[in-house]
Parts: sequence; C-alpha cells; structure tokens
Amino acid sequence: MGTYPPTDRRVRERTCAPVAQPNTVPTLTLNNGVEIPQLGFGVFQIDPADTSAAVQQALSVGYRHIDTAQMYGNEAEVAEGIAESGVDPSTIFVTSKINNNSHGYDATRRSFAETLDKLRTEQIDLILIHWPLPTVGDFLGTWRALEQEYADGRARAIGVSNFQPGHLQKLFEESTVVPAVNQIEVHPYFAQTGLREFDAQHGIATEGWSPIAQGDVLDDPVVGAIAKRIGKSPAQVVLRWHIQNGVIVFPKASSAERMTENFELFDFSLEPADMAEINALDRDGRRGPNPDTFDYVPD
Ligand SMILES: NC(=O)C1=CN([C@@H]2O[C@H](COP(=O)(O)OP(=O)(O)OC[C@H]3O[C@@H](n4cnc5c(N)ncnc54)[C@H](OP(=O)(O)O)[C@@H]3O)[C@@H](O)[C@H]2O)C=CC1
Ligand SMILES: O=C(O)C(=O)[C@@H](O)[C@H](O)C(=O)CO
Repeated sequence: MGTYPPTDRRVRERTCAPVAQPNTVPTLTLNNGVEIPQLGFGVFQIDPADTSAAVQQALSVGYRHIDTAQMYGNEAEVAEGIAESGVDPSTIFVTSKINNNSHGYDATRRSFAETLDKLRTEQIDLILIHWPLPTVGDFLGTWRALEQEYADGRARAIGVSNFQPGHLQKLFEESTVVPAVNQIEVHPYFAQTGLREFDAQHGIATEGWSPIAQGDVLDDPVVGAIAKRIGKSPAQVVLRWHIQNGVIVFPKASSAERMTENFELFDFSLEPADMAEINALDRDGRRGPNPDTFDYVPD
C-alpha cells in the first residue's frame, strides 16, 4: 500500500512477477492527488481459504491494486497474500468497504479500525461506504466517520459505492470532503452513462464493478465480432472499453490464465467505431441490487 508504480529498482526485483510489467497499467489521479492504478483485481466471491493464493497469483501477474470489502470476509487473507507475495506492500493499492451493518459514526469508526488490523496496516489507500442504504442506514454518519479517518491520516482517500446522484447531493450539502470515487455497477449492458457523467462533473472517479457482468457480456455477438477482428478475447475487448472510458476496473478471475488475459489490455486500443458499437449495447441490464431500495443488513 502506498505509492504506485514502484520507483525503486530493488522493489521491482523483489516482486515475483515473471513476465508482466506492473508499470504498464496507467494510474488515474483522484481529486485529492492520490494515484490509483486503473486496473486491479477484485476478490468478491473468493473463499477466504483461497484468497491468499489468489492475491499472490494476481500480484505475480502484475496487478498492484486489490479491491476487497468487509462484506467479503477475506480482508485478513488479502493481507496474508500480500505479505507472502514478496511484493513491497507500499507498491500495492488496497481498497476496502464499510459493511452495511456498520453504518453510523461510532460503528464505522469501530469497523474501520478492525479493517486496518485485518489488513495489517496503519493506513489504507481507499475506504468506501459499500451501500448507501437510504431506507435503513445512515450514510451521512458513516461518511463523517470516514472524514475523521481521512483527517487523521488513516485513509489516503475516502469514497462511496453504489451512490446515486441524490445520495451524493446530500453528502455535498451536509459534509466537507467530496468522495474520491464512486464504485458502481458498469458494463456494456448497464453503461451508467448519466451517473458516470455526474461523477465526473463533481470530480469523482468512477469505478466499475462486475465490469464483464460476471461473464454475461462475453457471448455478445457484437463483442465477439470485434474480438475476432482485432485478435483479442471478448473479456479483453470489454475491459479495454472501460479503460478507454476512464473507468477504474478490477475483474475477478480464478485462474492464472484469466488473470493474465484480463491484465493484458495496454498493447492495443479500440477504434471509435468499436467503442460506439459497444456503447450501443447499453440496455436496462442491471445485474445487482438497486441502490435506492437495497436494504440488506447482515447480522
Ligand atoms: N461495490 C459493490 O457493490 C460491488 C463490488 N464488486 C467488485 O467488483 C469486482 C468484480 O466484479 P465481479 O462481480 O466479481 O464480476 P466480474 O465482472 O469481474 O466477473 C467475474 C466472473 O467472470 C469470470 N471471468 C473472469 N475473467 C474472465 C475471462 N477472461 N473470460 C471468461 N470469464 C471470466 C470469472 O470466472 P472465474 O472466477 O471462474 O475465473 C467470474 O465468474 C469484485 O470482485 C468486487 O471487488 C462486485 C460486486 C459489487
Ligand atoms: O460484491 C459486493 O460488493 C456486493 O455488494 C454484492 O455482494 C451485493 O451485495 C450483492 O450481490 C447482493 O446480492
């Protein structure tokens, strides 16, 4: 955790990355100046028992950005994977998210401290409110707690996830720090153009979760035709579409082959006509919960 990409040659030599060049991944600059690698590795639905190995594998491929959450139950195993990898932790950008059962100022402060313990760090790169829970939660109290962690230097950046314009507007009106990112569902069947524009207008970077719609967009004939013509895989085409849209992505994959495939996005680009064809796939294809009504609070 810390700066990216590694500038110290000794750091690069200590990595177990055999082929990939970590510095091929571009960074975006968040609204407080913090740099974030635009491509990372997501660990949702990776069993805790498998997470350390998956993180080590992803780091060996070249990923230097890991997206986890309290909800995923694998923060400690992410830290274990980083520790076991031999990669300097200061070169790895780590994000976690406050769970739905920790809304409110005091509960957020407590659960954030637990996250730092599990991640074996005194400062996280990015911490998000996972869901706004507008009907049952307290995202304003949660945000004020994260503002305090940020002010005290325990988070390099703070942001939100699954926030709609109305939720963001409330933060703008009743708090101080503008979120650095908004992590939302984005893929060709649910492009979220309006919300991405809203984020950009307010200096908020958009992160796209389920960037390949958990595989569902990979059989699309338009994606398939572009992939065949340019000699790339459907996943690479869709992930490259995100990259060219300026969206930060962290696809999840189980095998080294898929991790590598998803990492190799920076030696080609999509033509404007390809981008337009993929843009035209947009439909009401939300896969996950609607943030305006989602009210799941675990025990
Ligand atoms: N903030 C939020 O509310 C949410 C955040 N997230 C974050 O976003 C990350 C990614 O989203 P996720 O929902 O996992 O979905 P993704 O869109 O990343 O898709 C993952 C699925 O696609 C498969 N896959 C990965 N690469 C390929 C490939 N090259 N070819 C074919 N299939 C492939 C994986 O299979 P296999 O594993 O078998 O290789 C897995 O089933 C999460 O891990 C999490 O960090 C996700 C959901 C909600
Ligand atoms: O993966 C995440 O980050 C999520 O928030 C999801 O698990 C989400 O809560 C969901 O899929 C609920 O069905």
